Amino acid sequence: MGTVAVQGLCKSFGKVQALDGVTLDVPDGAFFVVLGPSGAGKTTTLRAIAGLDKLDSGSVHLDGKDATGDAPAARDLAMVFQNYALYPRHTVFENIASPLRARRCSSREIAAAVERMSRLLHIERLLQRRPAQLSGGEMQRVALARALVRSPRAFLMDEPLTNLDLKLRVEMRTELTRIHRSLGATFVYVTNDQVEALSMADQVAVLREGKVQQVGTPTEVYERPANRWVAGFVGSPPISLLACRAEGDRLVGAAGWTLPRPRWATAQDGRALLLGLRAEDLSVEQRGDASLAGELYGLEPLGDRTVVDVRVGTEILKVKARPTVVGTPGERLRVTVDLDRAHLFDADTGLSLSGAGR
Ligand SMILES: Nc1ncnc2c1ncn2[C@@H]1O[C@H](COP(=O)(O)OP(=O)(O)OP(=O)(O)O)[C@@H](O)[C@H]1O
Repeated sequence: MGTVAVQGLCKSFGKVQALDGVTLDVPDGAFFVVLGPSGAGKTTTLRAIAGLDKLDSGSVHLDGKDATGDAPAARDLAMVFQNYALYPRHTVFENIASPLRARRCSSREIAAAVERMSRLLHIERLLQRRPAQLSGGEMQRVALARALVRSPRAFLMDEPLTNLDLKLRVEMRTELTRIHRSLGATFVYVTNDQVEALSMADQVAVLREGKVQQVGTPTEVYERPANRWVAGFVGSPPISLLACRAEGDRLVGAAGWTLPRPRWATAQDGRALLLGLRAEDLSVEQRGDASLAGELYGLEPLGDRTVVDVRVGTEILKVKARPTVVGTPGERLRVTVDLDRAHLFDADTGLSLSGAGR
């Protein structure tokens, strides 16, 4: 068993309210990612689960038992940090073995466990080296092996891939997913990288200013963001948000455009709205009836695709286009909109108005 449940966590540091009523339910064996920008309270949440900081209020339950007052060592959790904190004088073997030595395991048990972990992380060749003789990615694997070598109730990981270059990060994302599957253990993983979150998680909790904005599968969080902030934080390039109102069977933009009102858009006439359009649901090719007139503002070639910035009134739409697209800034063009995939938010509350019928 490895369930982690936190309820109403509050923690302030002086005037800063780092956690403001955080409630999360992590099922046994989940790869649970806490996603949020810098300062959102992610590390503070992990430290609260680990018992490293005293809370102002709230509770932590591990495997259904109240562990709020338990000392960190009594919680049986393993924490992996951004900095690897390996013992520089020890070999890789000894580094990985250290948590087991502390538990007084036999030499035979230690050798078997280190062998298993080093095979899992593909570091068998490195066991006799010292940390100074390793690359950053290898050090990260050794640090992970050292955390994973024992079988705690759950693993708490604080942005463990941050220090790696992009290629290694991508590799390690796949590795971590594979390791999680083969161990079947509970991972609570903190990151500010939405690609990491979407690619690895079973469940994502999106955190902002100490408050949980939404919890769901990566698809739910991407396809049905609970509010405009989640819609803007998850997705690259970011979703475009256009100010508008519903009027009868039309959506009328503050910039003067009109679009047919989608069937699912049940907002009251006249209410201030934001129409959310993701780059992949827009096209600079003529495809359907729903389109917006604008002018080309800029092109961002990304290799496999080009992001076209189109100015509509004073607002910029980001459109995903083929890498071969060309154009000159100022050129007039039309952007085709897939309204069945659009999002609608209340401009005042920010909450999603895209009902289940979308
Ligand atoms: N020991 C501390 N003393 C004072 N303020 C703190 C302390 N720890 C955290 N904070 C503040 O609490 C807020 C949440 O911090 P936290 O480290 O949990 O954010 P985070 O989401 O993990 O950010 P990052 O991605 O940058 O690590 C921030 O405003 C931070 O400055």
